[in-house]
Amino acid sequence: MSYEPEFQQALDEVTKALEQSTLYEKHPKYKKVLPVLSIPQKVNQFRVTWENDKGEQEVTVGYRVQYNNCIGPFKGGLRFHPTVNLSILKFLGFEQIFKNALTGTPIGGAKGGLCVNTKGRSENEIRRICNAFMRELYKVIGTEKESPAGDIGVSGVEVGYMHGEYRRLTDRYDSGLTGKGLDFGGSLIRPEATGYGVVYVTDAMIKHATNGRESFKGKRVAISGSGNVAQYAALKAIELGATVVSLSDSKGCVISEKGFSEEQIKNVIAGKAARKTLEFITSDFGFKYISGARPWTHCGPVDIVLPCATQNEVSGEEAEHLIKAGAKYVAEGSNMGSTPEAIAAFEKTRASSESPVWFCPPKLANMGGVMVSQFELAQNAQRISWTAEEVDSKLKSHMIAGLELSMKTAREYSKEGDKVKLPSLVVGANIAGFLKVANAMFDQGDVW
Ligand SMILES: NC(=O)c1ccc[n+]([C@@H]2O[C@H](COP(=O)([O-])OP(=O)(O)OC[C@H]3O[C@@H](n4cnc5c(N)ncnc54)[C@H](O)[C@@H]3O)[C@@H](O)[C@H]2O)c1
Repeated sequence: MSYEPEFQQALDEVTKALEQSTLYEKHPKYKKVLPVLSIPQKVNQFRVTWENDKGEQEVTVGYRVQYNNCIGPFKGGLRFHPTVNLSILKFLGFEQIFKNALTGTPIGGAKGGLCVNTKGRSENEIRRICNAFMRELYKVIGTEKESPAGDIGVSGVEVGYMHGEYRRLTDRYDSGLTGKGLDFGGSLIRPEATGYGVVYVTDAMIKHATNGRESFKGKRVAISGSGNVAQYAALKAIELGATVVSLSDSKGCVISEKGFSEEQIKNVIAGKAARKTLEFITSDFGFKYISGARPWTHCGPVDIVLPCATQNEVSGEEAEHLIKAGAKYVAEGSNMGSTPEAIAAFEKTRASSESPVWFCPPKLANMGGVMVSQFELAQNAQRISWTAEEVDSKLKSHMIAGLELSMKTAREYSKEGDKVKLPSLVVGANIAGFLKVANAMFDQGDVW
């Protein structure tokens, strides 16, 4: 399956985590599950055409990968990006199965998107693209069946247009889309949820590692990306007393030795909403923009690393560099942010080092987004709105619960015993998510 490299990478990570544990020795029946689970229940692939502002027809391919709905309706984001293809959406949908299971709520895994570059397009074109995409997507979604949300290139603006087109096409309100505007069924804290969740789980790791003596306060934090996840991770880290020293986009990175202020991050949010690049925004504040570079080898001494841009954005060499620069906690806001070599570099410190790196994989680290999407659906079902404090406190407690479950599961199934100070969260998060889905598949006759 090398023609689907991103999907293969995601599958390899889960396969390795299961094989390296005692799970198959203790319960051989689980060996039957991955060959079934690794094939999506259904892949929807369709033509999407619209008229651009010059009056020309444009055409591209849209997808919805409905991976597994054994524990609940399909749920997962939509990505609009020129790199979107089946391999990327299968990797994201596969990841989503385990992540959704880890939230402790009944949601299945899916992912979808459109191979399109939306940068530089007018608001009218964006609306036409969203409408055209929904003219096919509406056939497979709906609250009881399927519940899409945002991802790279899909913010509240796109979600609003798509929900509207669903409503016009069906005369119904049950698109299941989450990340909607607050006036029409959105949840408070949904835009912030993924970034805040990454920080909450990292804070919980710090407290575990230091017996509650330390927190984000006074820590130096390197962040990549400058989109939804990066922005709110940065704001929460600053609120908790940390210094955020980097941001980036697909063209380069910006470093601030003294740290960005809350106002500067808010300016990035406004600029991004107006579809400006990070380079333009940084020149307003006089920051140095390093073209074509990722932040990891430019950010200086750091305690915490939060990759929040895209897949495979930390290489093995960059991971080694970060470890030497003092990184103790890594939590992936982006899906598959670290390459296998980077994960190996972080993970090997657990055996050899006095102060191991806590590496939190994306299934656990960025599950706050889908968690609050689920809260949005719960509020919609009851036609009520929870307060920001209510949502935020539920988000925090679920992130901490996810970490506790992953640590407990890692200890239960690890072959490492007392040889390491810290259990592998990669093993723990993968097995905890896997077990829930696998048991549901046996119980419902998907595997026997
Ligand atoms: N939005 C969510 O709720 C959510 C939930 C879970 C996981 N994620 C993951 O978080 C990551 C970021 O998503 P987002 O919602 O913030 O998207 P976004 O579109 O708001 O931001 C994406 C950011 O990544 C940067 N980027 C894109 N391609 C890049 C590349 N090739 N190299 C470097 N930077 C690149 C963009 O410049 C931008 O800053 C993705 O991996 C996504 O799958 C998002």
